[in-house]
Amino acid sequence: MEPNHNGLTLSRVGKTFRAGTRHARTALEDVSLQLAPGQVGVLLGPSGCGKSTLLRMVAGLEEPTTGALALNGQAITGPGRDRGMVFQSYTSFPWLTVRQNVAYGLRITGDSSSLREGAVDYFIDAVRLGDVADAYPHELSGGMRQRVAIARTLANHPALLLMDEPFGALDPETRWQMQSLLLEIVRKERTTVLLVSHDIEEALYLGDVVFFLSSHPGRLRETIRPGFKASLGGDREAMLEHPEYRQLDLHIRRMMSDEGRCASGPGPRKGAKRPAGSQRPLETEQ
Ligand SMILES: Nc1ncnc2c1ncn2[C@@H]1O[C@H](COP(=O)(O)OP(=O)(O)OP(=O)(O)O)[C@@H](O)[C@H]1O
Repeated sequence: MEPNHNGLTLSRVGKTFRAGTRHARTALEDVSLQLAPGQVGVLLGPSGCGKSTLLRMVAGLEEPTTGALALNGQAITGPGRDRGMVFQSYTSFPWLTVRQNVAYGLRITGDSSSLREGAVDYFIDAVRLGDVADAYPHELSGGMRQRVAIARTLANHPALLLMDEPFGALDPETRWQMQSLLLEIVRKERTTVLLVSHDIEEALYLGDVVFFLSSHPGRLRETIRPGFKASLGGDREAMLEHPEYRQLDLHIRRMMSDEGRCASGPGPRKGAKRPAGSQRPLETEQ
């Protein structure tokens, strides 16, 4: 894969926990991928395939055993302000109001107070929390608290927004609202996003590109670029009825169940065959 100085590049990344011991466990092997600026990438795959480990390496919280990661041409060697992370659990400060939570990150970056006030209001409005700006997190619903976390992270203008199952703890209705809102904001802000998901509908709704990982060890099995994104935008119902969506949904379900079988038998093979029944070739990078 040609190195790309824009966006996120992973080159032959591998991760072995407790390397060099007899308890060594290879979670990820030979993962190469690229995510262009302004795109939403989704890491999808069966449980334990290494999605969170990969995201943590991009965040700089975990070191790769092999290979290299770079963001906009800069090697990732640890955590940095160019990356913001939103977790599944709500990570707002309970002793600060919504407004103070969103302002917190900006205080650290030292923006001037007028710029800061403007940015805080802008992001509170973007996540539609204007009415509760002076409330404390315990007074808010789960979806609202997750919106505080997103606003706080976005207010720092990260080059890359990392999200580990950010809506996994929410009820379906709130999750759909949050997904639409996220799409709206990242399109407007042109934020690059890498998001971990278990959910095929979420992956295809949010992802400009979906990286499907196989398990034991995690490898990039397929890169899927849903072709309907450009024409449908954020129209979920139109997506659910779109023939390509249905085809991709079925294809991914088959890969998931194939991986489930692999997990209980010998490990998945490199270059494993496309599951029978997949109607047309899908764009792949491996
Ligand atoms: N700190 C660690 N020490 C040892 N093994 C680990 C560690 N973190 C993760 N692993 C192992 O690495 C593999 C990948 O874990 P990871 O959490 O990245 O998978 P995942 O795809 O995010 O799983 P899930 O979808 O269930 O959240 C698993 O086998 C896990 O047990």
